[in-house]
Amino acid sequence: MYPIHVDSEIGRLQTVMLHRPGKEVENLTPDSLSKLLFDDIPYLPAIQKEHDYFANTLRNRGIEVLYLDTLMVESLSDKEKRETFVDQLLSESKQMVNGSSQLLKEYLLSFDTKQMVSEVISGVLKKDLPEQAKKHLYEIMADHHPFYLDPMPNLYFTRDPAAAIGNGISLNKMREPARRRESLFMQFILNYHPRFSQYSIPLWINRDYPFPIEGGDELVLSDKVLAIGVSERTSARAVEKIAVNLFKSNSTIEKVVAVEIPKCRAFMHLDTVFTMIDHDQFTIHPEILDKDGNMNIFILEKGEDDEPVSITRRDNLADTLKEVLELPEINLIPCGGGDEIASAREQWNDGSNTLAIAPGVVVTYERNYVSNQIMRENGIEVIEVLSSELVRGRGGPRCMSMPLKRDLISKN
Ligand SMILES: NC(=[NH2+])NCCC[C@H](N)C(=O)O
Repeated sequence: MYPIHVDSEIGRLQTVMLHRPGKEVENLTPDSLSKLLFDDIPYLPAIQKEHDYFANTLRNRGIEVLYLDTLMVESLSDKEKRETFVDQLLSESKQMVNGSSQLLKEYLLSFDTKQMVSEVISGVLKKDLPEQAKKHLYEIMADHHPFYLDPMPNLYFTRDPAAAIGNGISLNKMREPARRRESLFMQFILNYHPRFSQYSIPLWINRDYPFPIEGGDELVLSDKVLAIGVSERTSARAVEKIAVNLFKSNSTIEKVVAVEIPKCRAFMHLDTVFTMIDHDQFTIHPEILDKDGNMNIFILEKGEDDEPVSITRRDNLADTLKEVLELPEINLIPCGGGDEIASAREQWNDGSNTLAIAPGVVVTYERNYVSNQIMRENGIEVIEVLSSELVRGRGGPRCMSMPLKRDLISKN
C-alpha cells in the first residue's frame, strides 16, 4: 500500500515516525549545549520513559508507530548501501572529521548495521578510535573538541528533517549545522526501505537545495493549502521553490501561505506559535501578532502565462485562514489564555505545539495546564503526556512526530 498520505494537520493519524532518544542526549555537555540547540542536559532513563509514554499514548489510539533507527537499519540491508551511507555521512561531516575519514569509515563499518546506526546517532569520540600518527599541522594542533562525529541529540524531533505533504515528501535542507545530517536518514529510508523504495515518491524539495526549510514550519492545512513559516529556520527562497515545484507537479496544493514570524529561538518554527487542532480551530501565541493584531502573510499561487508563481499580500491571520479554507468563522485559541506570564511560559514549554491525532483531538504536554484547560473549554479533547525531560530540547508533541499517513479529512 502506498506509504505516504498527509492532506491535513488533523485527519485521523494512521502512521507516524518517531525516534526514541538514546545515548546522543548523554553526549551533550555544558560547552556544546547552545551549538547543539539544547537548553539543558536531559536525564536519559527519564527522557526515554517519557518518550515511551508518548509512543504508547499514540499506540493506544490505534496509531502505527515506526522508529527512525529501525527503518534505517532495515534500509541498509547490504554492504554496498552501508558503505554509501558512511561515505555520504563522512563527506557531510567534513569539519569534524579532520583528515580521519578513512579511520572513521573503517571504525563504523566494523559494526553490525544496528550498532553502526547507533554510533552515528550518538556521536563518535576521538578517544574511541586508535591514535593515528599525526603528520599534519592541523592534526598536531588539533583543538580540544572531543568528538570526530558530533552527536545528534535533536533527532527525536522527527518533524523537522522531512515532512509529508500529500503523497510526497519535502526532504529538507536544515538551517543549523548541528542538524544538517539528520535528513540524510530519510533520504536513505525513501531510497532503500522496502516500504518506500518500491514507489516513486515525489520530492517537493530536496536537501541539496541551498536555502533552508524545516518541517516545523510546514503545516498542511488542507489538500489544497499549505502554510509555511518564514522563520529563523525557513527561508523565503525555499518557500517559493517548494511552492513552484508543487504547482508544476501533480500535487493537489493550490495555495502556499507564507507566514512571517519573529526570528528568535523561542519561536524557531511556525509550529511553536501556531497549530491546527480542528477543522476551524487553531492554537496561536498572541505575540506573533503586532499591536494591531496583524502580521506579514503572502499567498503564493500558480502564476498566469509564463509566470511560475503569483504572490499577493495579506495582513490578518484569521481572515486569511477563512479565505483559504473557505470557512465562515474560525477560532484562534491563545496559548496560555493570552495572560502575559502564562502565555510566555507555556509557549516556551511548547504549549502551542499540539499534535492533532484526529479533528478536535490533540496530544499536548501536561505542564501547559492553562492552554490545555482553554482548549478543553473550546470542545477539544486533550490527551496529556509527560514532559519534564523531553521539553529540555525545546520541542513538543508536534515536533516529536512525523506523520506519514492520515485519513482523508473528508472521511472524518
Ligand atoms: N518543529 C519544532 N518546533 N522543532 C523543535 C526543534 C528543537 C530543536 N532543539 C532545534 O532547535 O532545532
